Amino acid sequence: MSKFNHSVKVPTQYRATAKILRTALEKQKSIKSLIFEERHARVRSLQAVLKHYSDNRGAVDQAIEDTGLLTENPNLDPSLAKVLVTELIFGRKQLNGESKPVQTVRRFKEKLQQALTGALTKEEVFKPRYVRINTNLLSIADALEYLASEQWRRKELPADASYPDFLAAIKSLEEDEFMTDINVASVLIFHPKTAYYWASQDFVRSKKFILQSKGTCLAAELLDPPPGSTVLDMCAAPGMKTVHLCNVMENKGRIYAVEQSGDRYKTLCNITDAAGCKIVTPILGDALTMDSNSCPDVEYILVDPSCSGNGMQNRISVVDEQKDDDRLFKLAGLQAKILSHAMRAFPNVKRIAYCTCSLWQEENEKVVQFCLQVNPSFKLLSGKKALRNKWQSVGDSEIANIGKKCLYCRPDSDLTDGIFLALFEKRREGDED
Ligand SMILES: C[S@@+](CC[C@H](N)C(=O)[O-])C[C@H]1O[C@@H](n2cnc3c(N)ncnc32)[C@H](O)[C@@H]1O
Repeated sequence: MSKFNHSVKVPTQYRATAKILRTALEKQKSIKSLIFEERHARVRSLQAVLKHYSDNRGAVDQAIEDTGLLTENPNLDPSLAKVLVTELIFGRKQLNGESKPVQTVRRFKEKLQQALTGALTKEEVFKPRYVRINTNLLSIADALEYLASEQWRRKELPADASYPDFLAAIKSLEEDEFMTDINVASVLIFHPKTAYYWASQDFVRSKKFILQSKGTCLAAELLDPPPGSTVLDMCAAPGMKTVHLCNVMENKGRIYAVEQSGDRYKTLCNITDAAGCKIVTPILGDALTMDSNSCPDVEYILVDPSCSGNGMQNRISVVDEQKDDDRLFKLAGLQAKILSHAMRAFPNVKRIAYCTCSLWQEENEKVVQFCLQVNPSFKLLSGKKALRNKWQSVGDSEIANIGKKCLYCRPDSDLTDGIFLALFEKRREGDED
């Protein structure tokens, strides 16, 4: 007689997660849209397991094969097995209930752990939790005082610490420690294990703290519009960089924040409002139709257009993302069009920052190269210099006069999302490179 009680059902959250994974794998569909369609109440827990699977897919699949979990248990659904193994090894590290699949996977726990020892998992890349202080609502000094009162220990580096010293210090952060960022003063860095804590923390809810990956904070830092200036944020929603620009400008001056999607425009309005931005004028429209009549006196422009997004670390993907040349060609065309428009339509512009969350040259150095060729009145500034040389990853040096001046944030080496940044300045008469 079987020792399993077959009437014990697999908990709904495991079944719902396995269903999403099965559909994503069979139909090569996006997990994000499948989760969106799923009406299961515990979407967050579904998301967490699928994210762990997406990060450790190779290792989980290999461990299932090496341990014979499916061959020895032919009735076990493969997608459910992946979900249960992921939850047991990478997720909550325990499984609910006494259903047969749950008991089977539990029985294999030791073998699975052995098979996974030494396997290269993506989660081994140290992913700190970055928390940015929204200085519209809370000063840096008050934020540090608050953290001390909450028993967080500040880890400080000597003033002459190099960028490699800084990265090494992040990697050895204790779970109750934090550091301030070497490039962006309002960015705080916490241990990866605090990510769930910060997701629902009070100051995050009230927008005094903003959860924003460090790489995406470099755009406003590089553009550096002074308080009182006039800024155009050409592709603004959801508004993370708009809020940061507002902080850099000490909430003084004016920011035209343009967004063409109606839904995303509403989000932009809500976020900038909740974040205490007093100088943002949101505009629902196409950035390509903006000019010095609709947005007068623009001096600084941020161009953060739609891109392939392949640098984003929080993407949940269970199918190998191939380079799609046709899509990149179309995206690069739009990116170049928007950046070129920024260079042409605003006579008072002084500096422009361009950024993408892509690691493909087609959307990055190539767009920069094209726009400089057709807009010779602009020159490229050294991003590394703008960060006081406290940076390492730059663009492709083969692209002469361009690559080395552009910045990359590379997840493995810079411990943040994959981001590309370029900073342009309008030439003054007689200006050399
Ligand atoms: C990468 S996101 C911007 C993220 C935003 N800067 C932030 O930090 O939160 C790109 C945004 O640009 C918008 N967009 C794309 N093309 C546009 C255009 N021609 N005019 C205005 N908005 C555009 C997209 O709808 C999308 O919301």
